[in-house]
Amino acid sequence: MVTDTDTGTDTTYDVIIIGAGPVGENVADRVRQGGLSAAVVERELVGGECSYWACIPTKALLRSGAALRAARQVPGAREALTGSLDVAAVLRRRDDFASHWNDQSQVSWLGQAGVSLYRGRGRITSTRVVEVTGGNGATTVLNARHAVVIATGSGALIPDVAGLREADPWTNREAAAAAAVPGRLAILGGGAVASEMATAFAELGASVTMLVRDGVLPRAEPFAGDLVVDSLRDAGVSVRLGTETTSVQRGPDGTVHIGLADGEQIEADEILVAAGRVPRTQDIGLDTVGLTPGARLEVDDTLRILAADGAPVGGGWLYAAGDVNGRALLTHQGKYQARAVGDVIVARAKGEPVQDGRWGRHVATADQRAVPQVVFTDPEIASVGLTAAAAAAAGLRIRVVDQDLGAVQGSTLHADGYRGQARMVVDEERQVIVGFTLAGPDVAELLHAATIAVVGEVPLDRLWHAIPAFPTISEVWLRLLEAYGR
Ligand SMILES: Cc1cc2nc3c(=O)[nH]c(=O)nc-3n(C[C@H](O)[C@H](O)[C@H](O)COP(=O)(O)OP(=O)(O)OC[C@H]3O[C@@H](n4cnc5c(N)ncnc54)[C@H](O)[C@@H]3O)c2cc1C
Ligand SMILES: NC(=O)c1ccc[n+]([C@@H]2O[C@H](COP(=O)([O-])OP(=O)(O)OC[C@H]3O[C@@H](n4cnc5c(N)ncnc54)[C@H](O)[C@@H]3O)[C@@H](O)[C@H]2O)c1
Repeated sequence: MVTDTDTGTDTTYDVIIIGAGPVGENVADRVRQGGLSAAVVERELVGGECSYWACIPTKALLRSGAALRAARQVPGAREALTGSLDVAAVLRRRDDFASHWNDQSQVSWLGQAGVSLYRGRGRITSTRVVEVTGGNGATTVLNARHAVVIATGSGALIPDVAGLREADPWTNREAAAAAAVPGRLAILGGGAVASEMATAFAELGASVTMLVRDGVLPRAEPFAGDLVVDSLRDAGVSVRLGTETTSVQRGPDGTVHIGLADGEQIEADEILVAAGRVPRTQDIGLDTVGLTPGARLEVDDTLRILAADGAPVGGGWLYAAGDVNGRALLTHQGKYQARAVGDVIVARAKGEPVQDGRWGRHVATADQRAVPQVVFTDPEIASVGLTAAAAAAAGLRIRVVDQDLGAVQGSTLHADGYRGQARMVVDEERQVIVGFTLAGPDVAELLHAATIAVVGEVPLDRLWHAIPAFPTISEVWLRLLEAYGR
């Protein structure tokens, strides 16, 4: 059922979810599968940031360049190339993947799942009550029998740099949905968004300058950022490391003037802000339940929101899943939380046992130390679990094993001049892998084996019996185990 808000309607559901991004949609689906009724409230497009302005369109922007690079690295295929990227075709393919910013197919999916959709802004007004304000200002009051789930996601953080906000900067939204490629693009930040968008826009023909204060991919293993910086520079990107941006101003002709701490001035046609995210909790009625608007929502492992005293808010009817709780800002991790939260709400509603022990059905244990991520730069950076630095900081007695990925026979066949690196971080006490990073062309699909090893806590002496096929890049596993020693 799709419902535009209308005045005076008073409607009751078992569960109400605010936000129909990938996380909200999946909570609703899970709750329905458990036999409860569910309504979602969405103020923009069903599918959220990921479908229209983040994961999907950005990966579509990156894919054509990656395919071209791959062909260039294989003699025989290289000779078949007759030109450079067709920018218009790349943008058209991106438009298709973003469903032309129309959410009809996702709305139909919700309908098939038996979930009611209310279009408008959702706001908690009291215990288990959500008010929806539609585009025409009309309101509908929704009552939840069991739970309300906040899945409102995150928005771009605009740092406090003089003039930046007034200069009308690009965020991920304008970059992901760009109708044309700017001649000169400055990018503020060095994380995943900055690195991926520098890769994409350089490939699409922009002259890109990255203004990086805290390092490129600073939370990854150091070799990952180093390899990405090298390849961005090879692609013509100006990567300015250790750079503090102090002022931004857009001139009357549209040119953006950027001031740096060392006094240098840079000009660009657009500036993309890629400096992290803020939770969308400003105007969702947190004050009505004793929480602070704008704050990140602290949750327990079953995703119930916790009050300042550490107890679940209001006895436990209010949950938060996905970006809004800040545990792991990734779609797959948010959807994992959605499955846990949907199932635990059903269990609690039916009085069934809650499995909230480590790795239980109703908890998001993997959020803590087993989060997989692929950054689609050149080279791709695929990682899971802890870096060596994070593992050491957590007090683990570790051994780090490194392997040149380019020396593996599968890699040499895959591409001439294959350049990459792999690292395995072993917890010496338990003889299990707690972190794994691969940096190299086309390593994304190799990651899941490492995720299984980390989550399954597979002992190293058993991993010896997991033989990678010859001649694949996966043989890096054998090389790492050999280096570790039996
Ligand atoms: C450029 C970029 C690229 C990314 N690429 C990847 C990637 O490749 N892989 C990956 O795993 N992750 C990626 N991410 C992260 C990913 O986009 C997020 O983790 C994911 O979108 C979080 O999903 P969510 O449902 O929690 O929030 P969102 O996707 O933000 O959805 C929240 C929804 O809630 C709605 N909403 C908010 N407030 C209200 C309200 N008051 N009332 C009603 N509705 C409301 C919003 O309109 C939105 O539709 C990327 C992020 C960015 C910025
Ligand atoms: N492929 C993927 O999985 C993917 C791709 C893009 C984004 N994401 C997710 O989306 C989230 C947001 O990504 P992001 O890159 O915006 O955030 P981020 O937190 O990963 O990186 C932001 C960077 O900006 C820097 N920064 C902050 N303020 C600054 C300032 N004033 N000047 C200069 N630098 C500043 C920070 O030090 C940080 O390194 C991340 O959690 C990321 O995991 C995932």
